[in-house]
Amino acid sequence: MSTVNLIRNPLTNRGTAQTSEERTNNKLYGLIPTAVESLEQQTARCLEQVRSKSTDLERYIYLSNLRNSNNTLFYRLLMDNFEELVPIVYTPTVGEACVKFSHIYDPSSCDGLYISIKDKGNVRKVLDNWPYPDPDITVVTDGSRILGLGDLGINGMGIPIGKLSLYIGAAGINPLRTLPITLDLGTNTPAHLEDPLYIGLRQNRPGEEEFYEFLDEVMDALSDKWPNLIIQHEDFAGTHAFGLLNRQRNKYSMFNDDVQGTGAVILSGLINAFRETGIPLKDHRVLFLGAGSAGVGVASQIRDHFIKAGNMTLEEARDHFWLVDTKGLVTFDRGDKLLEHKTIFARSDNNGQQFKDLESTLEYVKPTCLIGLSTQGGVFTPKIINRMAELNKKPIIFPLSNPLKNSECTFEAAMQNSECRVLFASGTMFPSYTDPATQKVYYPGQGNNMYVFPGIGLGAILAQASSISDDMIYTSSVALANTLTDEERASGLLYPRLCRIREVSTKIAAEVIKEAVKEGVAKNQEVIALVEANDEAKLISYIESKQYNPTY
Ligand SMILES: O=C([O-])CC(=O)C(=O)O
Ligand SMILES: [Mg+2]
Repeated sequence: MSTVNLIRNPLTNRGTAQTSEERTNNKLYGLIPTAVESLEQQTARCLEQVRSKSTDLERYIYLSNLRNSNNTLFYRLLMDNFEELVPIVYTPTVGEACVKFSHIYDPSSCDGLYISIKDKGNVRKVLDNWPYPDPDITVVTDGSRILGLGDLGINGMGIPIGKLSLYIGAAGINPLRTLPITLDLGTNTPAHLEDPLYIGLRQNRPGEEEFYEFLDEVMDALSDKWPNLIIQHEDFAGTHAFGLLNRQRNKYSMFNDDVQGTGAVILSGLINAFRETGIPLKDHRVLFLGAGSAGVGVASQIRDHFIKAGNMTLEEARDHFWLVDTKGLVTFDRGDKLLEHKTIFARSDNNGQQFKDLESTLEYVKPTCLIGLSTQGGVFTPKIINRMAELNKKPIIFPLSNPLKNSECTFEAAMQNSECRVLFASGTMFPSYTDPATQKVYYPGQGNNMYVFPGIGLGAILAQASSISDDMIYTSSVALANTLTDEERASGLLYPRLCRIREVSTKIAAEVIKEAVKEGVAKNQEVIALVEANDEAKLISYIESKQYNPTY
């Protein structure tokens, strides 16, 4: 076999960085242009090429091809230009890439596993085909709820790939030890089923029983083949996301990024916002618009913070929350049969009064904090924002619905109607806002799970955690909040700057490891000894020594 495979294989390819000696020894002399370049020179060329493209989708395609031709170069470029390139390899451009995945698919790529429902009964055999070393972590999706884009079927593969690129860039997981998986259970979206270029199964999704049987088989096969594998569930449709989490979380080392990761990031932003208001936790009143499973999931994570940090009982903590759905304030006596998850926060202290909408509930509750998970674009009207700003010196407003058209308000609207006093984080990425009066530029917080999942996964891998507990997730949230520097705080930020993501992920990993050891779920003896020695600096250097750095 010709040694040309050295430059065809993305794991070994160095292109023009091969020395002339290597070129001669490997019979590659003459196959590469004359100049011998450094990784930095190669990176500069790639950056110029990325920037020369006219659309973000073209940039995405270029970067995917680069990843598939030279891993080191791709990850060096990503790490050195994280803030510029994350919106391309990750949200929002990855969403567009998923929608068009079957059209932009590169037939030479081989960077993940596709496991179809037709493989039911034989999943283990598919896993046995994975040609790379044993993975440390996998991100698994079934493509059923990709971002806010709905059921994309097999086209969802862009998400596990994008999330794992962040694991590698942000947390320093070795790319050779990451495994993107898309489960192809068909799709219920006619546009994909009818698309002549669609590359997945052309059938509708199976019923509940078959779904859970298949998912149990997949999880059993993964943990049987790779006992230390950390499994991240991503972009499963709501009820399945919660259903799988409840069913599988104690049995496997798994977490759901959309439920737990997103919740942890929102809580982290709130912890910093609460600090910024100067109001003690016991005096905060949190009003939620949206009482679906996502709203209740996030509210529960915040409630647990009130219990832990505010020394409250479950009942005391719960009393700081009011949930509004399409019928108004959720109360026990409003006359409709509440779905079970809504009863967790239903109020019983309303003395028979009912509040039919957000505006009247706002007057009744006088919240310090308003959170939207309603998917109703624009419902945080200028009037609502104004009222929050009248009630609070620093109103906390988090419109968390995605994508843009579903966002409860924009950053601009929140700033304009609060005299720029709002403490803001959103689900959608908004541009900065310049106050016309002072020319001061303000930056919105984005409550994206990318701030925590790389650190949670890295911590769980290094601890060899046998499961991922609520407290490990909670710890990641507090750790993220604590990484905010004085300078970032003074600039009005609720989350650290992305250029510090490596350092942030390392700190989160350290706290996750400590919690795993404390709870007895860590299996890595070396890490257990380090935590028991109580030497923070040694733990951090241990983590750093395990991190991947793209160099030749
Ligand atoms: O991927 C993202 O940007 C955040 C996320 O998990 C989702 O929206 O499903
Ligand atoms: Mg997601």
